[in-house]
Amino acid sequence: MLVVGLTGGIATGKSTVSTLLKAHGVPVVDADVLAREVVQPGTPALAQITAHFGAGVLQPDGALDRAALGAVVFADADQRHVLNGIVHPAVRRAMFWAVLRHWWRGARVCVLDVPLLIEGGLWKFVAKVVVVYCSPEIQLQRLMKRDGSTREEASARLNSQLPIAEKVQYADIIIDNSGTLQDLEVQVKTLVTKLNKEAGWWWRVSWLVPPIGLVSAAWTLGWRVLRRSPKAASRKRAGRT
Ligand SMILES: CC(C)(COP(=O)(O)OP(=O)(O)OC[C@H]1O[C@@H](n2cnc3c(N)ncnc32)[C@H](O)[C@@H]1O)[C@@H](O)C(=O)NCCC(=O)NCCS
Ligand SMILES: Nc1ncnc2c1ncn2[C@@H]1O[C@H](COP(=O)(O)OP(=O)(O)OP(=O)(O)O)[C@@H](O)[C@H]1O
Repeated sequence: MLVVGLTGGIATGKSTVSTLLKAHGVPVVDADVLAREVVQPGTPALAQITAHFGAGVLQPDGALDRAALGAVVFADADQRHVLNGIVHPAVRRAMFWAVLRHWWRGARVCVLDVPLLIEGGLWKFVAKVVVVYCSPEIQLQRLMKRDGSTREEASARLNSQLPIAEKVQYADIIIDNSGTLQDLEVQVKTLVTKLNKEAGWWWRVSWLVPPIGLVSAAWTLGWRVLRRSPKAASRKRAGRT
């Protein structure tokens, strides 16, 4: 299975690309979705968040008040570092099992949609890095429009990640999302064809790995059983005496 890392800056269009990829039948593991799941009420991560940031980041029903916590961590790098230390290990564990499930179902390609793919070092562990790009100004405009945030709030979020100009330096493939959604659809269709083609040979070979592993394990076990069987032992003793 070809594991591909998808990243970009905030509001460059990662989620839009992920939606298009899924529409083409490509499984996507979305780190943002997992980051929401691991802080649901009753989770260890939410307990740690509450212990550190206080009950002020909780809604009356006990769920995380994302806007309240976001206001704290996007204004303070140290506090964001603490939050990342709580949430990211849980997200990585969940991501591992999600990828394993897709591999077990025989997926040829699996895309990891991870906003902090570069910052968190995960880019070293994927076969391909795809960066969704648009200019910082377009990024800012789209974020303000989508979230209804002020320019200051949107800038604070943008500044919490590597500049998009730096992220593209890690890219094997760049999706330029400066144009229309129709332009984006064409680029994603081309990307899907490219990834499926590249995964083709590897997907066939990778399926040999489990049978080879099983055969070698069975051979080893069988040999051990044969060697210790009474018949084999008596033959061995006869040969020795
Ligand atoms: C602070 C939180 C509660 C704000 O939630 P909110 O719903 O307002 O934003 P959301 O989670 O949708 O994130 C929107 C975008 O902000 C960016 N972002 C989120 N967290 C971070 C972070 N710690 N550092 C840099 N960028 C971040 C990502 O690009 C993300 O796609 C939330 O972002 C969070 O829990 N962040 C910590 C976990 C994390 O790092 N998530 C990123 C993916 S692993
Ligand atoms: N080509 C485009 N033209 C116009 N609007 C777009 C385009 N691509 C994405 N958008 C819009 O820009 C906003 C940000 O896109 P999206 O949510 O996919 O970005 P993202 O990188 O996933 O953001 P985040 O990092 O916050 O998860 C959304 O409202 C989306 O509908």
